[in-house]
Amino acid sequence: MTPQIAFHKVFYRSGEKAILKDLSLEIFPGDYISVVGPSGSGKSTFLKLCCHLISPTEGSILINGADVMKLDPAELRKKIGYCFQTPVLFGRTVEDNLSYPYRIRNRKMDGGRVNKLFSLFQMDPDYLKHEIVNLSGGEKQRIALIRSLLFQPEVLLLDEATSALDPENTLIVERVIRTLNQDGVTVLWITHNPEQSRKYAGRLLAIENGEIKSMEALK
Ligand SMILES: Nc1ncnc2c1ncn2[C@@H]1O[C@H](COP(=O)(O)OP(=O)(O)OP(=O)(O)O)[C@@H](O)[C@H]1O
Repeated sequence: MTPQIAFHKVFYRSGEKAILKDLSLEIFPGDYISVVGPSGSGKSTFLKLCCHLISPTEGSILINGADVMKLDPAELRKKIGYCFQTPVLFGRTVEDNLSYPYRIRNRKMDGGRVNKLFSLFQMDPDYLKHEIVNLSGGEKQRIALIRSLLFQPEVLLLDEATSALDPENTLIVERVIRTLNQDGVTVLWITHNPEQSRKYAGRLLAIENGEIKSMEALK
């Protein structure tokens, strides 16, 4: 099987500093990988490379066998959803944020899809009218998650996606992500929570000092 994402001897440097060193690994469709490691070890940088928000300074990254450097960024964005550690929401309302991805594709917001996602996360569709300035950190995280799922990505990259959520909403999000994974979505999830990292994941990737420390099979 062709890996969905393959890293071959990837380095990422900023000036003199090597932030990621000699990463080689393969991720297959339907994988669920928890990414763990100390603060500053390079986990977010790894996810940013996976969706080509940044380019490797050495080595190659292949997506479904094609060099990421040659892929159309717009096509890649459709395939790979990414939720940042600190949700980036813009405009005035939640609707501004959820209609924008449609607007840039010259499409009308798909109300059915949006409502389905609200219901998955057990949120009231009335949230569409809420103002961003009034949202809690946890609400912002869930809106950012919903936005990353609008176009049914093949791969979902989550950077501490439940860090601002209470235990109840953390469980809801964990279950939604597990269901998506069972439906075939590949999940890479950075978490500092040891219990969460082992709950549903099939593999545990530990990054330390910019290097792969281990890749442990959990199932
Ligand atoms: N573009 C950049 N230029 C310079 N340094 C950078 C750049 N990007 C990341 N770094 C540094 O590289 C290191 C790894 O950062 P990264 O955000 O990937 O770590 P992390 O493991 O996700 O950390 P955390 O768990 O705290 O979120 C940090 O020391 C960070 O300051």
